[in-house]
Amino acid sequence: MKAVIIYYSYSGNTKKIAEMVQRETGFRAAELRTVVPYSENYDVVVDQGQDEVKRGFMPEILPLEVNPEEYDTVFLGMPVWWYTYAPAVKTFLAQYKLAGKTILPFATNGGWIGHTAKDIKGACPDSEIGEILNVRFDGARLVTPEKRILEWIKKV
Ligand SMILES: Cc1cc2nc3c(=O)[nH]c(=O)nc-3n(C[C@H](O)[C@H](O)[C@H](O)COP(=O)(O)O)c2cc1C
Repeated sequence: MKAVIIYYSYSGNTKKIAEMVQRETGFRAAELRTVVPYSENYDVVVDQGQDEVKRGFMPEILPLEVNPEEYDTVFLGMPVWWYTYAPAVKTFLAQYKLAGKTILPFATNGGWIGHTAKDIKGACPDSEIGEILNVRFDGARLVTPEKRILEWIKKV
């Protein structure tokens, strides 16, 4: 499989998991970044995120260091924002053609993954979507056992 790891991370949790996937698989990883950075104030971002998710807003993202369209499989890492994937991931899915590819999603969250998996399927009707890995954090502390994550990586 020719795979790449693409992820967005506001506060570093998803980045940790993306690095774990990278370590275990050896695949290249690239971070999605917004052109306009979000505030460093978490509470401001929680409110802004709610508004953006509600409006279906897609923030502009910086060009990626890799072209995911050249790979057949994309590990896609995202934080859950208001029960779905963060807006930067919405932009990514709209901007890149992932039809015919396999997407292996992993979503970090504080315990409420909501409709993230369903939303990915809805946004990528022509992609094969693997079983989503639900990774729970309490703040910056990983709650989901590391073993569970390693098992998912090996299985997909
Ligand atoms: C704007 C915003 C909305 C969030 N909404 C949810 C949510 O709906 N459900 C949940 O379990 N956690 C929610 N969280 C917590 C994050 O999903 C969680 O901390 C995640 O691991 C952050 O990943 P990151 O460090 O890669 O940005 C939210 C966080 C932010 C900033």
